[in-house]
Amino acid sequence: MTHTTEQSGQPDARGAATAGTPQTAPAISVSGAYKVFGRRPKEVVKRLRNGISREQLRSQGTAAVIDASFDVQPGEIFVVMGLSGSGKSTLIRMLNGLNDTTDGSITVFGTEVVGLATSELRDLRRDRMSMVFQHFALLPHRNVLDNVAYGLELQGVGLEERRKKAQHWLERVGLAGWEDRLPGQLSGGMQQRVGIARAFAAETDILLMDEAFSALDPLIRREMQEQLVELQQELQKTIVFITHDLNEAMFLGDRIAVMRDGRIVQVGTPNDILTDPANDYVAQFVQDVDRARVLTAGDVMEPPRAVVPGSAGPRTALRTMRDLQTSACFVTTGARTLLGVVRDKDVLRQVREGGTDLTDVLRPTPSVVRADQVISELFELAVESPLPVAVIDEQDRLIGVVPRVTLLAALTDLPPVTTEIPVIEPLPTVTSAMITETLATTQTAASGNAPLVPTEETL
Ligand SMILES: Nc1ncnc2c1ncn2[C@@H]1O[C@H](COP(=O)(O)OP(=O)(O)OP(=O)(O)O)[C@@H](O)[C@H]1O
Repeated sequence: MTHTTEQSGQPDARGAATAGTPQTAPAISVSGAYKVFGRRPKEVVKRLRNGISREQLRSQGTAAVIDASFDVQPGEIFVVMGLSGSGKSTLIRMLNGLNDTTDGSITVFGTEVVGLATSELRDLRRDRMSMVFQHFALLPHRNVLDNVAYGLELQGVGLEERRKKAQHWLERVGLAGWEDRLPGQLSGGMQQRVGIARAFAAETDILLMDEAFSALDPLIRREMQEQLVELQQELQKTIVFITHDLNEAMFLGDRIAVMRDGRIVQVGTPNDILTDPANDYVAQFVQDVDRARVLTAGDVMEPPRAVVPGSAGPRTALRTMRDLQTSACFVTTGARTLLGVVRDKDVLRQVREGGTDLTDVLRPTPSVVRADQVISELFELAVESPLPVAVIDEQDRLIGVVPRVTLLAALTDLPPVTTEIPVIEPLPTVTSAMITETLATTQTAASGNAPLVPTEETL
């Protein structure tokens, strides 16, 4: 478990974006970091360490960030979430030295940031970490193209090359044709696209995004979130994203750090935060979250039960469907690669006609998804077909199924996995007595008696 609690003392906020993946050197490592605004900040840190509360020390200074420890892995979107005043902006600004750190350590690709000279911090911001701000922070008298090229200009890239790169990024964010406009002539959403293009154009490994979408109206905001995820899939930047919006955090974050009153109270995947909140504060936060956009097929899937290998033959398939009281069965190769589905009626007919190759009655699987697809994408599929949605891995192997009832349970606070509840879906279209009789009579037929030829009525 990756989460931390206030009660458990030191946070265990290390770890890769995906559990089980090998650990690489973190892009950013924060250890015991404090930021106190006030006249005697070091003194306040000492007192905080001695157990005196932030509130008690208020007259001596504002403890904006208290004992923060976490790693951000390369290629990860690490979201810092919390209410206004919880310390998010202060923390992100400590990462690139816009705020100095009162105590503790912050390394970026192994280089200690705390204590760096102003000129070194400037180099760090220029070459390693770009920042996207809530209110865009564009240069008002430069046109859009030159705003995007600005970071490259600071890096000393020649005019020709930087304009070419800037043009490329403007196109990527959907602003081709707007090169010569001034920022003031653009809508908020478009200005933020310029900000994002500028950050990507600078080609830094790390992007810091401070409430980057918070000033945008909801539809544009959603669009920007989706575009960021799309770009990130391709570019694999390391992104630290600040937001006070839980749905945004859950949608974007590989992992999320929840801040409260200067402290990080939990670090975990969206699923951890949603299903295993570290305390009441986090639990209250997640109450209203749109679970369908957070939970994935992999989070809620169940072990597939109605499955037979294609080589097993129709009699086995029929028996399996009868025993599980279902009308359909997934068919896989011996290596569990999903081949399709068979239906009870078809297989019954096949057995009666003496057929032996199950793949002759194979139909395409109606709904197939990957484990990382969010469940909001499964509803339409679940409506279109009575079969559970099949979940496959990278090698097209069947790794789970999501029946409708599981999908519905996942939207509530019920535990998302419903294996305890018998899931009878889809319902059989022929009776088990009919199957049993067919198996028995065709068995006899197979052992030498006259074959029983079915009529339409008996099916
Ligand atoms: N320059 C400063 N001088 C004094 N106190 C500050 C300064 N900057 C931030 N603070 C205080 O530090 C605390 C954390 O502020 P911070 O802006 O980091 O929070 P936040 O979570 O980003 O909130 P918001 O979303 O409102 O920006 C607040 O109590 C704030 O008043």
